[in-house]
Amino acid sequence: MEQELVKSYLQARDPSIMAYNRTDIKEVKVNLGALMASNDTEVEDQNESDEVKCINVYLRVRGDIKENDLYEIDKNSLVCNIPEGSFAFRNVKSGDSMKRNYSFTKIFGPECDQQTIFNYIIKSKLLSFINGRSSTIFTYGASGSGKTFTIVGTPEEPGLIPRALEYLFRSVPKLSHKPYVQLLPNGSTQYFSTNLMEMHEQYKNSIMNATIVDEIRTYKQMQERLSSEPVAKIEDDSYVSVSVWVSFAEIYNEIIYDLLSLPAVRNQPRQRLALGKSQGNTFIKKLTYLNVRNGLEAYQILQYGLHNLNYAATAINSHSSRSHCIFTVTLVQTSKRSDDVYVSNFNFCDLAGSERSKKTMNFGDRLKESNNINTSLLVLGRCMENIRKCQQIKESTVPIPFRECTLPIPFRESKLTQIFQNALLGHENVEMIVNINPSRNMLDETVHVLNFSAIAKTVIVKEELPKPIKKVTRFSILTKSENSPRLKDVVTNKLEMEKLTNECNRAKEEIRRLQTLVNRLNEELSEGRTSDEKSEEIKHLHRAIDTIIDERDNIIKMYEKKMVENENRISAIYEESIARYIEMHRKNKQEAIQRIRAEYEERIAEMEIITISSSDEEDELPKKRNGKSQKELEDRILHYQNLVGEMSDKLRGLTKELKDKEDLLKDKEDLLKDKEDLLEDAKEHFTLMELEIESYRKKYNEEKSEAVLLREQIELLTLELHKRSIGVASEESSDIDDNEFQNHEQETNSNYESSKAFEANKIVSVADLH
Ligand SMILES: Nc1ncnc2c1ncn2[C@@H]1O[C@H](COP(=O)(O)OP(=O)(O)OP(=O)(O)O)[C@@H](O)[C@H]1O
Repeated sequence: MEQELVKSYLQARDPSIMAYNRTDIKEVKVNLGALMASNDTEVEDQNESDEVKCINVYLRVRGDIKENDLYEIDKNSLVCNIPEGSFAFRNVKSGDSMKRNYSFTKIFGPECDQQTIFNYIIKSKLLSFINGRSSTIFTYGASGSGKTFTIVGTPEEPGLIPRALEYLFRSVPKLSHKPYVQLLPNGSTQYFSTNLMEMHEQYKNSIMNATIVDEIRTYKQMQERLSSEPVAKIEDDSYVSVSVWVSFAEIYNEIIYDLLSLPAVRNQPRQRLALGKSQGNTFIKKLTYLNVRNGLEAYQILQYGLHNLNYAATAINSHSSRSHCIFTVTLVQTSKRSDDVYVSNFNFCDLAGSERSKKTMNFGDRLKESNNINTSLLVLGRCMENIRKCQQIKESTVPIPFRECTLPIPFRESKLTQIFQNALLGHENVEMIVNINPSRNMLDETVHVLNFSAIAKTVIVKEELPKPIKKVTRFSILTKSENSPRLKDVVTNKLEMEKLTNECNRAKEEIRRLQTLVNRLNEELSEGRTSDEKSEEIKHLHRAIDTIIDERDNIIKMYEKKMVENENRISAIYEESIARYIEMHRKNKQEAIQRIRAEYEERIAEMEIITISSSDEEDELPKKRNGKSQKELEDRILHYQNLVGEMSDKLRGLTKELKDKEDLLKDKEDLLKDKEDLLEDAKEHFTLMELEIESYRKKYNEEKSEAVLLREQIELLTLELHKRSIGVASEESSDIDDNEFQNHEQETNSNYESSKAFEANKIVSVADLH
């Protein structure tokens, strides 16, 4: 198709309808036609190179609209035929033909399906994400243009998020059942204790229980559909613990809400979340981050959040999302060797649709929403425009730090731009999918959207190499600063205890298996198998259960030993650290005081010597006065005056020095206070650990009683079996003596009684232990 490049001196307009009729744009006009046509070739962003890389902007044309006579697609360019009397181009005269040419990184025409888009845009970014790099995907477009369809999709045609989740979980190595660290909203991490994990799981379960069964079925069908698509498998590294976390936030009327808040909280006015700053990054304070172990969990959480979103019917879209929503998948990778933590985010940001109030026929609340949506999109456009201008002024080929921008960038004017400030400045990978609805009545909105995309495409980005963060809890600082091998022992012990728990769980599983066997045997017994076979099987079962019970006893003993060791170590470390700090502080203080005192005394002594010598000389004055000239006397007085001056200077110096030393002492005292706080924190941490140990102890006791019950059951079963086998035998052979039978029964009963007594003793002795 031949395309005509029309020179145009149109100002790139703000994408929003709010910008209509605004004539006060004073910047120098640029040749937008040239700017838009400048990138005809396909950008192979997949390869990393040193070349200047701009934001990848993709165009997707809504596929289910038949009416499509205004746009022509030629490779990566879209030619827009502007009809006469168009509102967006009011200067087009009757009879004139007007074409606009917009170029994109890639255009996905109406025939493109969800899989093609996912494969082209997301797949390579997911691999970078697994390598620790963050990405942000925006969908931008007018209301009803297919943004949500692209990003979330439908059960039949899953969008980018479900596909990305499924891909991620099929790619990453086996996820840790219990993450090593917990992700905090500011992007840092803390040690994920069992208590914290239990609270977290409770919260997550209440969210997942709220999902409809249909959604689970839908996901499974979708998973089946996606399972045929190939994925890149990441090699398993046993020294890296991997966990995946998701969050879902909504910006509605410039207020941030957590879409993963619990239903009980939802009935009250929703909690408004504030923004915070940490190490130059803006984050949403108190936003819920949930740990997910598979695609289904993540999908259920996504659906839960979508139910909480603000939707409303407008004249353009019967189910229009009235807010910007941000679904974030975070990958936390902890190196077990170095304690380094790598955190990467994949943000899916579905922007609310830009719209004209006149066309959407909004009023009241809808109009207010509409204004807020348009304002934030307008700010997004302005930020991008100024960032690009700054980059041009600096002739920069890399992102520039915010403080070096010479033009004001209005990040603070909207929550959306504040949150994505770092990404927009080019420090992270940013992709933008521009959605358009090709129908004629959407032309004005579409032209604004296309103009916006021309600005976005020029912002330079450079993916920065992932930097590890250290675990930043005060506890880990203490562990490091103390360099105490004993503290490390405690942590190692804790891991060992977890290993023991796993072994116990395995034993529990074995008991369950045996129980099933016992049940089966019981059934077979009633069906009438020979007594020999049955008793052989029961003996076998007995042996297996004895072994398991012995194993469990050993584990419990080992566990109890470790627990006692741990408790002793914790209290010893705590007391030792406190004593060490107090002693160190006392010694420092004493040394400092002694030093000051010595210096002070030395100076005083010096001054006394000077004073004595000067007063001696003064005593001799009258005697000598007669023989000396007036001049000599005056010199001497001057000399003494200088001496006194020097002495007062020295005194002043000493006083200052004393003050400095006092300040130093004060600083040291503050430092000590800090260390004491730190120890207090550690103490809290240890208390938590003690609580955990207590809960372990409870669990083991429960399991133990369960095993004893099971044993009793088996004993009963044996007894029953004996009874039956004897019954069968007496029927088969009539020469068995009645007395003999009674003796046998008595013997069996007494065996049973003694084994019961033995078990009872065992329980008592275990109870004594605690
Ligand atoms: N490529 C497509 N193929 C089939 N149907 C589509 C496509 N794109 C969008 N649709 C349908 O168009 C309707 C509107 O799409 P969607 O809700 O995704 O728009 P939106 O841009 O998110 O709108 P808003 O900003 O108002 O929320 C939906 O019913 C969706 O299923």
